[in-house]
Amino acid sequence: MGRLTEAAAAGGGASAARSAGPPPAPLSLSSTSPGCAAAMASSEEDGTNGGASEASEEREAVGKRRRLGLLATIWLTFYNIAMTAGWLVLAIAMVRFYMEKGTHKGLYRSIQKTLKFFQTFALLEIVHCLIGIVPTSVLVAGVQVSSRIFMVWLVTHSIKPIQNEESVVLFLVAWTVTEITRYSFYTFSLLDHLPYFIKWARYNFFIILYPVGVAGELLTIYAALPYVKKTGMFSIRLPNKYNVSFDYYYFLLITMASYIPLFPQLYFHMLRQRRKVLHGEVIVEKDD
Ligand SMILES: CCCCCCCCCCCCC[C@@H](O)CC(=O)SCCNC(=O)CCNC(=O)[C@H](O)C(C)(C)COP(=O)(O)OP(=O)(O)OC[C@H]1O[C@@H](n2cnc3c(N)ncnc32)[C@H](O)[C@@H]1OP(=O)(O)O
Repeated sequence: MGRLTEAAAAGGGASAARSAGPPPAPLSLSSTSPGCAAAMASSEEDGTNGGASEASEEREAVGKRRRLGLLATIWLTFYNIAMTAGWLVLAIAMVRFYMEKGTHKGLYRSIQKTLKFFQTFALLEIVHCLIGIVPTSVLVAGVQVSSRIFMVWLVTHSIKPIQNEESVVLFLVAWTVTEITRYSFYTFSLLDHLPYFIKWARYNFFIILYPVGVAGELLTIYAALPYVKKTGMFSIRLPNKYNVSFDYYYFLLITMASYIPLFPQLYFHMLRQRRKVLHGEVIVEKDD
C-alpha cells in the first residue's frame, strides 16, 4: 500500500510549522521510514497537489502557524533573524579582511569569535527538532550540526597550525553563503513573504556548496594529521589507572572515513527536498 509521507510544498516554500503528526523517524538519515521504498511522483502528473490553489496554500500556511503556536513562531523568527545577521556579519568581516590584507592568512583568527558563537548557537537546531517545533529529522540535523561543531572546536580552534590553510577558507565560504541563504529562507517563510530567488538559492546553491564545504573540511582534517600524530594531542596512552586508551589521530581518520557513508545521505536528502519544494514532487512510501 502506498502511503503519502511528504506533502508537496511547491508554492508556499517551507514554513516552519510543525505540530500535526508525530516527529520524523529518528533512526534514519532518510526522510522516509526504514523498511519502506520511497518512490517519487510528480504532483503535476498524478494530480495529488499540483492543482492546489493559492488560497488553499494560504489556508494551509495559516493552519500550520496556528498549530505551531505563537510562542514557537516568535522564537523561530527571532532565532532565524539572529542567525542570518550573524552569518552576514561573518561574510562582511571576511570580505573586508581579504580586501584590506589581500591574503587569507590571519582570516580565521580575525573572525573566529563570531564563527564560534553562531555555529555553537546552531546546536539549538537539534533542540528545535527534539521538541518538535521544526519537522527536520533529529538525525539529519544532528549529523549536520555536530560535524560543524567538531570542525570548529576540535579541529580548527584546537589545532592552531592549520588555521591558515586554504581549505579553511573553502569551508568558511561554503558555510557562510549556505547559512545566509538558509536562515533568510526560514525567516521569510515564517513571515509569509518568501522571494522566489531565496527559495531558488536555498535549493540550488547546496549542489555546489555542499561538495565544496566537505572538501574544505576533509582537507583541513587531513592537514591536521601530522601535527596531531606528532603531539599526541587529545590522546590517552596506556598505562593509566583507568586502563583506557584513545588516539585522536585515529579518531580523525575514522571521522574522515565516516564522511563516505554520511555525506551522500545528507546530499541526497537535500536533493529530495529540492524536488519537493521546487518541483512539487511528493514522496510516496510503499510498504514492503
Ligand atoms: C563528533 C564528530 C562528528 C563527525 C561526523 C562526521 C560525518 C559528517 C558527514 C556530513 C558532512 C556535512 C558537512 C557540512 O558541514 C558541509 C556543509 O554544510 S557545506 C555548505 C552546504 N551545506 C548545505 O547546504 C546544508 C545546509 N544544511 C541544511 O540544509 C540543514 O542543516 C539540513 C538539516 C541538512 C536539511 O534541512 P531539512 O531537511 O530540515 O530541510 P529544510 O531546511 O528545508 O527544513 C524542513 C522543514 O523544517 C523547517 N525548518 C527547519 N529549520 C527551521 C528553522 N530554523 N526555522 C523555521 N523553519 C525551519 C523548514 O521550513 C521546513 O518546513 P516545511 O517542511 O514545513 O516546509
